[in-house]
Amino acid sequence: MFTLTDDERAISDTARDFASEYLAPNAIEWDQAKHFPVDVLRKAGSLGMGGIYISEDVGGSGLTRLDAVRIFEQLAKGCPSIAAYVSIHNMVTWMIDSFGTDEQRHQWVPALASMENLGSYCLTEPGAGSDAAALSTKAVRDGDDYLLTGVKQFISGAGTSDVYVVMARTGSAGAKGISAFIVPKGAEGLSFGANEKKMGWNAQPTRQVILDEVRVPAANLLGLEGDGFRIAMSGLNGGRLNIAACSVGGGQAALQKAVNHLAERKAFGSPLLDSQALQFQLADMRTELEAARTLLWRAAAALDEDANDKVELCAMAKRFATDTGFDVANKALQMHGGYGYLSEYGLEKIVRDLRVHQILEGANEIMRVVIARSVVGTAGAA
Ligand SMILES: CC(C)(COP(=O)(O)OP(=O)(O)OC[C@H]1O[C@@H](n2cnc3c(N)ncnc32)[C@H](O)[C@@H]1OP(=O)(O)O)[C@@H](O)C(=O)NCCC(=O)NCCSC(=O)C1=CCCCC1
Repeated sequence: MFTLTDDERAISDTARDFASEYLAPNAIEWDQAKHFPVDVLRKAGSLGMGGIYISEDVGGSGLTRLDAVRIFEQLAKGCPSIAAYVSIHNMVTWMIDSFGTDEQRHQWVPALASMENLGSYCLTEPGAGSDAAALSTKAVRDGDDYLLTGVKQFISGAGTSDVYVVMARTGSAGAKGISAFIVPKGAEGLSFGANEKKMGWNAQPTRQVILDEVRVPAANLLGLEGDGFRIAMSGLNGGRLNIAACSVGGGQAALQKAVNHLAERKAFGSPLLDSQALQFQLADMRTELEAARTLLWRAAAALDEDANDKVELCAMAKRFATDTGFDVANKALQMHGGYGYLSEYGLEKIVRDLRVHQILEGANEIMRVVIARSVVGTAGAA
């Protein structure tokens, strides 16, 4: 797991080169202009990054979760906001590839894998965030169709994306009454809220998705009625890992910026990098990032192997890596003094982008709920 093969190294290097050529030089400008660079996403798609762990028969790259987290770490070094959107897109594509019928897979996945079409994940609602199973968007059967009505909140890519996987209630209260639907952008009754003004993640739009009796054919039901919560949560296991990888990548980029700055900046007669107090902080930052990466790879391997403890490992990796990435980036900003507060140095953008990773795809408090359930479940064991 820790020694990469030549092929694994080449995959990671492709992502690194893409990030340094297409993302890093533009990241600050996209953040300030709130620009969603669809052309650059298509370029990522042409390199196989729209369907990283997607089956090859429908245009995916057929790689592993371990490959994926290495890719997302590299992408985030260039721009955490774009890397995170690519992660969400992969999550949506994987849900259709994994739970769709052969017909659905061939209809929807190839254009998503190439990123000719973009995808959005629609679970959260204004009144249902952490308690996702409390969602109230309804899907009512009407002949050969379903009519979907409700509001989805904080939806990345909304308004621009072509394909929306929407979780809606077809049955009783709770997780078992939820189903998943594929909703295309042009569907009648589908509209979008204003682009939210956010602290970070400004290189991707976040809007409400508003469904007013949106008619979709029953053929767009993903899995069976009642499978939707399990499908949504299964998608999130991988999403949580990818977001964790984006935090490690962002933290690593911030650490490198700090080292470079401290080497150049002189105070009290010598470069700041000579200060042992600062060196010790750098050592801790490096150690914590390495620990986060190691846990992340461990969790990715568990997901690849479909191991029994994959859910809690994904939660642990997400909790630890997103807290670590933010903490490292914040310390790197502090090491830049006043310059860290200026946009042109790129530090404050990394800090703003990484902050939300502690909140979304399951707030870190929810990750603790998931981990605690497995710890408590072992009571009485030797
Ligand atoms: C864990 C939780 C807090 C509580 O679940 P309950 O107790 O209601 O449900 P419970 O009894 O735990 O479970 C029901 C079924 O579901 C399966 N399953 C659960 N987790 C998972 C899992 N991780 N993997 C597979 N199956 C899972 C469970 O086994 C059960 O199935 P079964 O009945 O046994 O057949 C859950 O609600 C959660 O997690 N919230 C965070 C939501 C949350 O993470 N949003 C994020 C929204 S997306 C987002 O934030 C984005 C932001 C930016 C853009 C992208 C998206």
